[in-house]
Amino acid sequence: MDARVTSTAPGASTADVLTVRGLTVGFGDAPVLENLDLDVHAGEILGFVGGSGTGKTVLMRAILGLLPKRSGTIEVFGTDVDHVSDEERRQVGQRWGVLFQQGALFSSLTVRQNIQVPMREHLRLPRRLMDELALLKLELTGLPRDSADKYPSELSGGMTKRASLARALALDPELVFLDEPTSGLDPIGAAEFDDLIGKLRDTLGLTVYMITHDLDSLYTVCDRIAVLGNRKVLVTGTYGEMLTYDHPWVHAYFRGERARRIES
Ligand SMILES: Nc1ncnc2c1ncn2[C@@H]1O[C@H](COP(=O)(O)OP(=O)(O)OP(=O)(O)O)[C@@H](O)[C@H]1O
Repeated sequence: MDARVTSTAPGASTADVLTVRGLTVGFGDAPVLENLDLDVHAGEILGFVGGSGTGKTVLMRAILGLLPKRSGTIEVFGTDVDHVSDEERRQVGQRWGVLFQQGALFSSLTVRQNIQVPMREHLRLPRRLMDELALLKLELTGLPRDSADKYPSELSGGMTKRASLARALALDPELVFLDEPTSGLDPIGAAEFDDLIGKLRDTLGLTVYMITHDLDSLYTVCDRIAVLGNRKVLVTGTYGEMLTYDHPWVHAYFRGERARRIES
């Protein structure tokens, strides 16, 4: 396969935009995540992997404040989100964008209206300006202008992902969360989406937190990988570092037959 070399984020600093310490989240007796620590560095693309059901989405939702935690701290942009006013938390939320699994576009709204949902929620802008901004976001994500008036049901899988990404970028976020952005795309569509993520990171200076099962994405576009297992972040490091980490799941995932095909 095309071995695009994993780049280090241009101008990336070592500052962390997200710091999680001692996080425990659960629904019943046994927690899904327990005493979990994680750092996400400014300007990096962090790929998050782990077996099915290990809690990758639960972690993302807890960070976003959509799920309660039992203990631990979450700092975003240096702000402990538990110890701020509602207004300050709203301001933090304005600095991130989210692409949920399956896109989660509102089916009764056009693509333009979907992109404008966060704008309406957080900003007071004249309609014409919002329309112009929506077109700008469409262009950024490589969608044609005429897709603005389409409904989600009229979009292909790849277009749905791009429209969802355009909505995630609506407020010019510094940090974007992507939950399995390439799932359901064919390999060419997935590679194009990876390229897009890399370009947006480079041009907009984004920090990207990406949950994925896609080895190609991890290999080609992620600066660092975090592996979730045993209710914690087991290991973080580059793709190369994953190859030497001694854990059965990590070994099977990164040294398995599929991984060997990617590296060859
Ligand atoms: N709202 C909820 N109530 C109860 N249990 C939940 C809830 N959300 C998630 N879980 C459970 O938490 C565990 C982790 O789920 P999660 O969706 O985070 O896994 P995942 O790692 O993202 O999996 P996949 O890779 O398959 O998407 C699962 O056992 C799931 O059933």
